[in-house]
Amino acid sequence: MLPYKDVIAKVIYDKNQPRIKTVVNKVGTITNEFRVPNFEVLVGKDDMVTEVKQYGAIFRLDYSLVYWNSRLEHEHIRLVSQFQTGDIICDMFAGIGPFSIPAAQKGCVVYANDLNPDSVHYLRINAKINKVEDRVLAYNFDARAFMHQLMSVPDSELKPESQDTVHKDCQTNNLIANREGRSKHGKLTVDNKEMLDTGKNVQDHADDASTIANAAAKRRSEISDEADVIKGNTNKRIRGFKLSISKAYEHVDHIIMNLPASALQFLDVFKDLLQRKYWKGPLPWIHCYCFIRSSETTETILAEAEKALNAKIAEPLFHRVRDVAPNKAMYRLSFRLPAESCFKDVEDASKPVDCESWPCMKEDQSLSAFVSPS
Ligand SMILES: C[S@@+](CC[C@H](N)C(=O)[O-])C[C@H]1O[C@@H](n2cnc3c(N)ncnc32)[C@H](O)[C@@H]1O
Repeated sequence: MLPYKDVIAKVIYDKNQPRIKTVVNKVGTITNEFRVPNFEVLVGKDDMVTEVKQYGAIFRLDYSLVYWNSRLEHEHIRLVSQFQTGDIICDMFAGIGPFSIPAAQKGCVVYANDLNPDSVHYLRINAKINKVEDRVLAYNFDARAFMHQLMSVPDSELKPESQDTVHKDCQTNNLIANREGRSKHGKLTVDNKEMLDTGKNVQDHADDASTIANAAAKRRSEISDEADVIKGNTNKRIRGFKLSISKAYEHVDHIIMNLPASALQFLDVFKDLLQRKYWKGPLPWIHCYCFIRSSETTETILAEAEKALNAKIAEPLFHRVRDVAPNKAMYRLSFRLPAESCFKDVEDASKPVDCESWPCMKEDQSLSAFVSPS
């Protein structure tokens, strides 16, 4: 077909005027860090800014600057369908937001990060277009640095060794929406005074929460109560609520890692990342995307993940996302972050964690039911 690309492009263009303004051809393979393909313009304007729709959300993007793959639409919505209203989501490789925006539309609060500044630019635009800018907190960091910053306990909140109760200091929150990127000191900082102001009361309320074990469930029911009350008048209340749940070092429900070529290698970021003393409720689900070649199996992938975490993964779930080549398939490996990996010291890791009350993932095959790609 390639020798006829110009003729084909012209026919597509002529038949779809004025809806289609540009016809392009993808050239070469993706080698750059931001996973942006190269395109040649065959007919029409040399302008690759466009809008696409996915399950009711609108995404604006510049194809020449950011990663976008419409073939992932089903997976985006499949994963988001497992999130609950009020969940706290961390999207380490967020792109322009195809997980983050629908999750926020569902009432989740999302920490969305990407290394590509153009992706973050469009992520923010898309959060606005879809009216979820209050629930999508966008960052432009390397994923490792982002996770370390997100999970670090601000000095002002550090508890003395002996203090094991939920702290009451609700004034400081170092890690809130970084609408404009880094602060002078390279720390993630607050830049939305209104959020701080409106959040104070709700923060007090949240800090009066009963037990650590019930914190996640309570957060969830609170946010849905809020959502019911505030229909048509969302901004102020949700903003306030967001602040009350923006201490990621206390709780995150799901962490998305969609960088299949190398996400497994980023799993070591979770080693010693959390502090048991501050953490409330169940540990997060990790959703790590990867490629599996025909020479590999889920066992090899699992071994790689466990090596990076330096801990055994209990009940890993593998979901085959799509075939990307005859001998290569994209998979999602979902699992609960092991306490042995993420808590800072041995004593923390060995503390019993109440797994009984943790919510389960319902879909997917367990490892034993896995059929390896042919
Ligand atoms: C495969 S794309 C996925 C984007 C989006 N989640 C989606 O489903 O369309 C991977 C994204 O990771 C970003 N990325 C690559 N290396 C990164 C790093 N070290 N830290 C943070 N983001 C990175 C790229 O810019 C790209 O947007």
